[in-house]
Amino acid sequence: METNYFVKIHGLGNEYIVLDSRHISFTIDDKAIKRICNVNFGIGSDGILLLVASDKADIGLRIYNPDGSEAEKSGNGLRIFCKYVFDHGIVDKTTFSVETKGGIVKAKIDEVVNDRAKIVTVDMGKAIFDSKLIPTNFESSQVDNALIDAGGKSFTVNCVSMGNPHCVIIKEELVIEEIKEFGPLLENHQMFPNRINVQFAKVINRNEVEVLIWERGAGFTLASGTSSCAVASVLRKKNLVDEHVTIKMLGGQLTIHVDADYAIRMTGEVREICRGVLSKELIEDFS
Ligand SMILES: N[C@@H](CCC[C@H](N)C(=O)O)C(=O)O
Repeated sequence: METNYFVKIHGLGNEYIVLDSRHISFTIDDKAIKRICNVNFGIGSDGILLLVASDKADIGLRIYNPDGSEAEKSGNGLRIFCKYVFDHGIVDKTTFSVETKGGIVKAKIDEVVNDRAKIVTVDMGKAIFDSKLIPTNFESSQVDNALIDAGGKSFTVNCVSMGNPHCVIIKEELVIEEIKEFGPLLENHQMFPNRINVQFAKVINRNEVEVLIWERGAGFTLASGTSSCAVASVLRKKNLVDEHVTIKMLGGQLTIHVDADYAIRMTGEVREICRGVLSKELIEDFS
């Protein structure tokens, strides 16, 4: 593999650049991440996925947001990463495990077209509702229909961790301008010590939910896998949906299965955009 080789892949318009730590000539730090993810001065991306070694799973993954912060988990990121390691022959099986900072997940390549993974399922682990573990600063043991104020407006929030923190707000109508205005205020709200990912969710029926997303460290995105799992688990807990839920986002849809014990399985498509080598000039600018 050529030094500084990258692949850009998207899951429902949620795009990531995948790099292999064994084949890069620079350190993945704040400056490098911000520059590579910048759409004008870099490649442009919703984040970076870095392949690392693991002694606990078949392969390891570090996930970085475009603001330079590190995320514990990413649902689209995981499916994208699984496509990358499968398509490049880094794993030679269709079922394997991936270690993330948010836990070890099991992945399955469900559909392969022309030797490339197209549909991937990931066992995302159990949704965590313990307010301290998410983490939040709420005194109650769970954050269920809690009221918070942001920017002079009151929001009814439900919090859950999928390895990374989420705040689900159930809405009658979804307004893109509203999540763009209040998403950053909720993300950085004092009740969320590690910041938070924000979802506005509109229940269509017991098997379909429409969702808008504001991601921690990335902002407004077209789709998010862990957000989809968070919405499905919160709505299942409220008995507003069945165990199989289709989460419809601006970039496409994911199928989420919520077990009785809130173990979550997520299935969806992943597509490669381009591959290439990071230019020496780009690397000089951040090293
Ligand atoms: N796009 C992701 C979530 C990425 C991480 C998130 N921004 C965080 O900081 O927790 C997904 O598909 O889950």
